[in-house]
Amino acid sequence: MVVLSQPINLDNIAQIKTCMPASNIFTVIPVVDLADPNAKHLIVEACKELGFFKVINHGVSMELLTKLEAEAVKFFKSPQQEKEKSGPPNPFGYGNKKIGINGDVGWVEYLLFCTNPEVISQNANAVVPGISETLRCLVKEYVCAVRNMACEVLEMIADELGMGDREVLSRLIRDEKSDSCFRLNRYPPCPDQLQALSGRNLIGFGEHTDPQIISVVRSNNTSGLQICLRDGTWVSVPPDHTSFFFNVGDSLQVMTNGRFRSVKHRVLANSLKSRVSMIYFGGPPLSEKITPLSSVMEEGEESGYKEFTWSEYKKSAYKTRLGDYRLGLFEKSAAQ
Ligand SMILES: C=C1C[C@]23C[C@@]1(O)CC[C@H]2[C@@]12CC[C@H](O)[C@@](C)(C(=O)O1)[C@H]2[C@@H]3C(=O)O
Ligand SMILES: O=C(O)CCC(=O)C(=O)O
Ligand SMILES: [Fe+2]
Repeated sequence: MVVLSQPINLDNIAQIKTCMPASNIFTVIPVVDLADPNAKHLIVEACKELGFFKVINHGVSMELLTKLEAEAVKFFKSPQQEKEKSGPPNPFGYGNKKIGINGDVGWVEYLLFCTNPEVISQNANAVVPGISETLRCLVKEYVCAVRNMACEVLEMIADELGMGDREVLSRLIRDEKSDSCFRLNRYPPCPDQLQALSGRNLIGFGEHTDPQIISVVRSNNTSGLQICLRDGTWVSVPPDHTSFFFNVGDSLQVMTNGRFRSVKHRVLANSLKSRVSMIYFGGPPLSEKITPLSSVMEEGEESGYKEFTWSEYKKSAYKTRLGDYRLGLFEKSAAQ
């Protein structure tokens, strides 16, 4: 349970309430069957139009998903003082309501893990303390399975875009030095009184884009996740605990010179049920240059972005608030 350490402060609630009423229409989210021969075409179309799609027939064992979810719930149900022993997130570890270090808050508690074996072996800060060995092993197994699936999807993208080398994207997240991470989120049910006090939906996780290449989300059967369409409308993603949802991150938007869309998304608190989600963020090695791939560029086409490495982008991103437009600093202005 998330413990409110202080009496509820209405100013704080004002900060985390939604600014725009959410659309109740369940817009159709593209569904990709990984076994379908047309899958790569559908994936690329979805990355261009929405930056978001659902994957079925993925081959990841349902038993693994169920076990990891149960072990995560067990951790989140433990006493608050116990959970705090795994925090604060620095940036890895247990966090409660505070997201990042720049003042963002949400109706959420979470565990953030580094998934880079090299960093884990060299930096004690990258290992989350105070979690069970079972949870640690399940996270490792899950990340390995989901990374393989994400690589398959990135290889389909490379094929469809005619990149020649079909591993040009997947290699980045398979790399020993890949700066990827994994997050377990628990959004507690939001008490009716709190919902009523705020007058609108409380935010579980504020609107943002993910900075990495690709993110893979899996949740229990509780609604809350929303994506933002090109016209600014927010649409709810119908939950499906058997499937994975992929979203394009900022780095992939840059590597395709803006052909793919890094999708803005957020999570609204659910008044009745708690939502448990697990997200793998596939990122490149720190030294990797994030720049449009020559194979996607038309003759004479110029990059819309300044040159930067993932390390430079990450450093800059972590100085921003969730909702900030992080790529703005790296875009070439029209005059340049
Ligand atoms: C407010 C922040 C949290 C975040 C780092 C940041 O300064 C801006 C990006 C945020 C984000 C969003 C996607 C992932 O959940 C995350 C782990 C990431 O890489 O960028 C979070 C960061 C975080 O929670 O520390
Ligand atoms: O919990 C979710 O479904 C999504 C959370 C999210 O977008 C994130 O952690 O970056
Ligand atoms: Fe996200």
